Amino acid sequence: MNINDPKTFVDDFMQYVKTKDPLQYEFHQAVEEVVESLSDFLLKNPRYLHSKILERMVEPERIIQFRVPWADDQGNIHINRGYRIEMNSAIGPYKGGLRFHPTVNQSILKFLAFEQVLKNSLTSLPMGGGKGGSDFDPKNKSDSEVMRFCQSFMTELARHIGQYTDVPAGDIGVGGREIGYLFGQYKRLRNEFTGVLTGKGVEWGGSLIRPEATGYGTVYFAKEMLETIGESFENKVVAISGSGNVAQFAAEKVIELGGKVVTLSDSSGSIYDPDGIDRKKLDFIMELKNIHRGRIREYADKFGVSYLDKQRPWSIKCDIALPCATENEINGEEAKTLVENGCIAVAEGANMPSTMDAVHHFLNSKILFGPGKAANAGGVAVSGLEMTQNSMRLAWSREEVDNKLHSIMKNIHQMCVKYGTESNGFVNYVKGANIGGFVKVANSMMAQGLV
Ligand SMILES: NC(=O)C1=CN([C@@H]2O[C@H](COP(=O)(O)OP(=O)(O)OC[C@H]3O[C@@H](n4cnc5c(N)ncnc54)[C@H](OP(=O)(O)O)[C@@H]3O)[C@@H](O)[C@H]2O)C=CC1
Ligand SMILES: O=C(O)CCC(=O)C(=O)O
Repeated sequence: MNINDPKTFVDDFMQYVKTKDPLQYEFHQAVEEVVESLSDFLLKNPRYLHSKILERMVEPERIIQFRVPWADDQGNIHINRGYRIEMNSAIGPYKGGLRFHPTVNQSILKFLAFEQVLKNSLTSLPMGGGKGGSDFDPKNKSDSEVMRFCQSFMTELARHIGQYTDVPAGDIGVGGREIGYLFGQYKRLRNEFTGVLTGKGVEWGGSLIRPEATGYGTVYFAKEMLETIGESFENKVVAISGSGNVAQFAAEKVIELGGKVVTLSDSSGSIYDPDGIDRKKLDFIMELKNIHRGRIREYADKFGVSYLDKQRPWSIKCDIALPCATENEINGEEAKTLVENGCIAVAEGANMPSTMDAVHHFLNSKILFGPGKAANAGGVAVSGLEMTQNSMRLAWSREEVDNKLHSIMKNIHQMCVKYGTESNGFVNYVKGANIGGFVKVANSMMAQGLV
């Protein structure tokens, strides 16, 4: 590997990663973004190169893959595939969500686990990185089908996790309902009540503010970025994608800060409400999505606004964009449209929602761009606070947790500024987040020997 020239170094390293796992495109994308922004730093700090820290970091410590058999309400048998990627435990137990979605495969989970390692490091809490899930689709399943699936999934997963080993949580398709069924089965198998999962209900060990944390945290991070240019959310037009956990609470916080949320979406299409989604309309969405598990189109029918069938919301003119649905949901063309329409800030609530082309376009346009591993770290940060509360056997108030979340997001922002400020004063938050997250993990790996 050429360690003298940054560009050759990135090409050589990516060749190494691609040769090992040629079809894992999402994983390649996540690694490339990190290596691209770390290359200068690594060449100036060759001890990390000599210890092959990066080569070790892209190799999961362990991958667990298993069969998940379950029966539907008619008695038909289904077989899904379950996974847990235990990526890196240098700074704490593996920590990261479970995703239930038909697209789940090893490449997607490895990209998410790799991002999680750096994200968790940025929170400053003692958490390693992991991710898991299944290609099971909870959509259009009854509660009892979801419960039977979760019980079967946990029957195998239980032997690999634990409060000091690996602490999963939710992600796409895994919310409070699923965490409840998973926790119930773990407790039954192990006969112990511990903080083995986060995102639990507040009556049985969960933390206040955990449901809100990712969305709120994304907005807190965006607020910090805006302040660097003397701006705020007040009277800003905000486009949000998704309408799940992250999108709902990002919208709630934007409304609270005086912004106007004009879009939300799901995998079928987007709604555009030029008058803005107010508190009452957001309550309708929360009930529609969290209780009736309906489609975003029903919002357009109810409030008589436009529905953009099979379209993402990025053609809508906005000041601030918060992608909160899924990976690669903003491509280069859409990034161009956003910038041409006057968008001044993008903060990623989702994991890797911008393609490489989109990231390059945002950075070259010099708008404020907060990458997911920094901007959406509030969710896992409050999961870390849930673990702390579980260990102490007590529960903090809503205000206490929210204040801690706010200050963690401010610290992450400062860390990005510290490592990402370029000679012309521009803050490259991608570079800042990647270097800031890397240093602590890399130093801990060096201290712990060749493991
Ligand atoms: N929950 C958390 O604490 C954290 C989540 N994240 C990330 O935030 C993002 C959203 O997660 P979360 O809100 O928890 O998940 P939810 O399952 O609650 O919501 C996901 C939302 O995204 C939409 N969506 C999913 N897949 C696609 C797709 N392929 N195309 C378009 N829309 C899609 C869903 O629509 P539909 O219902 O039609 O599928 C839904 O509106 C993910 O990237 C996740 O990894 C990051 C940090 C923490
Ligand atoms: O709270 C957690 O542990 C998981 C959060 C998560 O999956 C993420 O940050 O992407």
